[in-house]
Amino acid sequence: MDDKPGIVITGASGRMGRMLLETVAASDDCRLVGALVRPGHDWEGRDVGEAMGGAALGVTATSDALEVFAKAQAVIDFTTPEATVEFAELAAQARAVHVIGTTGLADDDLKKLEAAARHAVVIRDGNMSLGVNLLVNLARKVAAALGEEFDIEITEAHHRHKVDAPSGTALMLGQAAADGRGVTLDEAAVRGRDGHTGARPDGAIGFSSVRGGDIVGEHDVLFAGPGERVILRHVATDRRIFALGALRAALWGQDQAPGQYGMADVLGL
Ligand SMILES: NC(=O)C1=CN([C@@H]2O[C@H](COP(=O)(O)OP(=O)(O)OC[C@H]3O[C@@H](n4cnc5c(N)ncnc54)[C@H](OP(=O)(O)O)[C@@H]3O)[C@@H](O)[C@H]2O)C=CC1
Ligand SMILES: O=C(O)C1=N[C@H](C(=O)O)C[C@H](O)C1
Repeated sequence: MDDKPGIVITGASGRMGRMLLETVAASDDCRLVGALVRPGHDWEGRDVGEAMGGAALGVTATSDALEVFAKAQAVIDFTTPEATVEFAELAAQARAVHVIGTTGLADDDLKKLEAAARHAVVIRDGNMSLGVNLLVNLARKVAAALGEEFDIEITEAHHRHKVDAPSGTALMLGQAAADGRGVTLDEAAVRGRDGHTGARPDGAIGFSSVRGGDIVGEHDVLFAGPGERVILRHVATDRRIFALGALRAALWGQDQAPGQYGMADVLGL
């Protein structure tokens, strides 16, 4: 029996699912032990490597979450809020580390994850890349250092298929800026503007979203003050950065006690 952690990828045929299959299969630190798709998906019953048009990876796609999670030490999940909530309960039953990249979760969804984290390790973040997590720290520091005369605006751009806005990353950056300023994001956030909006409220943290083409993910935090502007920027050019971060989280999670964690914990930031 190989003692390297066995990893299951949910949403295996998705943009992140495919990247995760490749990343986990290529890693010497873990084993790819399962791939989950929806019932009736045309990958079901097929080797996932062949389904992606490449060499066989020795793992057959299944729609039986309960059965496949039982083989896993970690489940890496980039799907939808509905699916993630369902998988959280099943991963906790299997005592598998649940790494969640899914964004757009509502407060009710987060409560369900909290319940799962009483029994298992849950690691969730809106962005698994090292660069964005560093930028989050910078945003907090810059917001704390610059006074209220610097208006904060967060702009994000993503591919045309993205369904949630603002992005999970934009919300992480907004939260960090709010923390740096010592304010509550819910109270400061201004999401989207249209029509006669009136002047910008003092202390607002604005969000705007661009959707188009195949943009992987771009985020700017603008601090616009009198006579100068500071802009913090992250540009993702390859989804592999998210997959590598998620794999790092899955391995790190093996030694942790049940509870909720984020990428700052994983990366020691
Ligand atoms: N935290 C991070 O670093 C990152 C987060 N993300 C987030 O990850 C999520 C996925 O993104 P992306 O890969 O682009 O999206 P995709 O739509 O390409 O992939 C999602 C996959 O999940 C599958 N899925 C949904 N519900 C189920 C279910 N009940 N059972 C099995 N499979 C299911 C979908 O299958 P089907 O097509 O059959 O519906 C699809 O294959 C988004 O929330 C995105 O914001 C993305 C990149 C980085
Ligand atoms: O949907 C995506 O693609 C991405 N989603 C995450 C987000 O919502 O911030 C992370 C990354 O930007 C790509």
